[in-house]
Amino acid sequence: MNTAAATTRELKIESNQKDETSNSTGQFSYSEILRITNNFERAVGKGGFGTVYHGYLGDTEVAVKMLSQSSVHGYKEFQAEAKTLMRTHHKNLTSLVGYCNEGTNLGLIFEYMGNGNLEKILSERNPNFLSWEERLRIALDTAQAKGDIKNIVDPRLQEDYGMNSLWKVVELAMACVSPASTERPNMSHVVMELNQCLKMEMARKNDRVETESEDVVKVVGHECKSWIEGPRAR
Ligand SMILES: Nc1ncnc2c1ncn2[C@@H]1O[C@H](COP(=O)(O)OP(=O)(O)OP(=O)(O)O)[C@@H](O)[C@H]1O
Repeated sequence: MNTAAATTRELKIESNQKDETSNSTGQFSYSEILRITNNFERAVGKGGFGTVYHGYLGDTEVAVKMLSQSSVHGYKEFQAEAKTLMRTHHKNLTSLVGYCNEGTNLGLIFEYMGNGNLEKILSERNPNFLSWEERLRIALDTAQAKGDIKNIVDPRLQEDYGMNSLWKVVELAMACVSPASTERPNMSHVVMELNQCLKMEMARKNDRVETESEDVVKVVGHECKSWIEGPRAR
């Protein structure tokens, strides 16, 4: 991809956060990027787009991702990432603070994540840093923020079930494994939720008899009762 040629196109994104050092659209000049990063003094990482630098926007710590000429991704992907981030706001996703689009200098400015690289946090060197429940919850939250559960669901399930009922089951399952027993739903709530899921599926497929499915829920409910209500009873 010819990055220089591509830079003649406009990067039309709007910033979700204004700062006194930027204009109203969150666009920063290259000289402002130099000031923010203190002339790219401290690199904090390297990704497919290029190097990421630490910086300060006023008193706020930021990470500045610069598109390098030798980037394995190109301008289009860089623009796509910017556009996605402008639309996506979630506590588990870094916020885009602004951007630079000046000549061949393309950069994105993010809020700074002080805890470092997620890959390292999830690696075997830090086996106890995040529990599996925390990891699953982050994966779910992130998928939810992007409105896309498909990336984290076994593809074999996706053919048989609707995304709405899948979400419901996943959220219910997460509630059922809450560490505190008081946060777990009681059995009647579980049965009610599962019933709704089945009704959603029946409405979707329109090929099952409602009473049969309610019977299934009763059997499942009976078998799960002691398992789920056990901790509450103790
Ligand atoms: N907002 C941030 N705050 C702190 N460090 C960051 C931030 N964004 C990136 N980094 C650091 O820079 C590294 C590279 O990040 P980057 O997002 O460019 O690459 P990636 O997501 O690993 O890969 P790709 O660019 O292919 O998507 C990260 O591993 C992390 O160490």
